[in-house]
Amino acid sequence: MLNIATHSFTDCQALAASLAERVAGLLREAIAARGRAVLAVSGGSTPKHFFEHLSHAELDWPKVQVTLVDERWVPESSERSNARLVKATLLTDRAAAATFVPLHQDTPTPEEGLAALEAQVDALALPFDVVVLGMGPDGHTASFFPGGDRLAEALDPAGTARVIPMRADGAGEPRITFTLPALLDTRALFLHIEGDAKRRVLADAQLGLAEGRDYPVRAVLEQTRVPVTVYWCP
Ligand SMILES: O=C(O)[C@H](O)[C@@H](O)[C@H](O)[C@H](O)COP(=O)(O)O
Repeated sequence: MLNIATHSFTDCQALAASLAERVAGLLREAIAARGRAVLAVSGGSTPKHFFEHLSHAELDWPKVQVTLVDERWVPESSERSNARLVKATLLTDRAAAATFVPLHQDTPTPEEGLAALEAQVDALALPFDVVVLGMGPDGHTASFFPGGDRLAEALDPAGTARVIPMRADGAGEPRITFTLPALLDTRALFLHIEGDAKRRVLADAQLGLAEGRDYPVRAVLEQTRVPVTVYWCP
């Protein structure tokens, strides 16, 4: 039995506001219980409005660490940088007081930056309190791309690496990604998707109807470690 709950909205702004309220509530609970909170978010285009709503949330932001589930290996000056998006849309207003732990180094390749990145990740007070995933139309989530050169390693439930580089035809540039076991080490897991095409991909992935292709998001849907809450709007 898959442990998946879905919240569907007719209005994407309403989704963004509701998801931000839910995430802020969980971060507040974490701070009350443990004195700190750790949030991992996705990049891409979908989370922008969610980030804007969350940036206004009233909570003890200096006690919150924010990181990314994955990053594109581009400088922060690039429009493709997830760090750039997070800094511009989430870490503003009240949330500007949070600590950001980026997943990037100024090295030509992620492999060359990996040791330093692992040290950055060591600074996170893991487990995560909240992880918010997105999904691409090819069924990738985080940087778990179909055909990714290190996909099996990234999805290995027994794997011990927390972050690994990933390259794939559909990825654009090399990536760095938290692995699946690292992301599942969270108290709450959300999957935020928008549009009918993504809803169909998700439904196919749930049913295993990938027509010969594999949708890596399936690994998130089929795991039993942490319930998945899907937020969807058209
Ligand atoms: O860096 C990234 O690309 C993301 O973290 C990735 O996993 C994203 O969530 C999906 O690609 C969906 O992206 P869109 O929201 O742009 O469709």
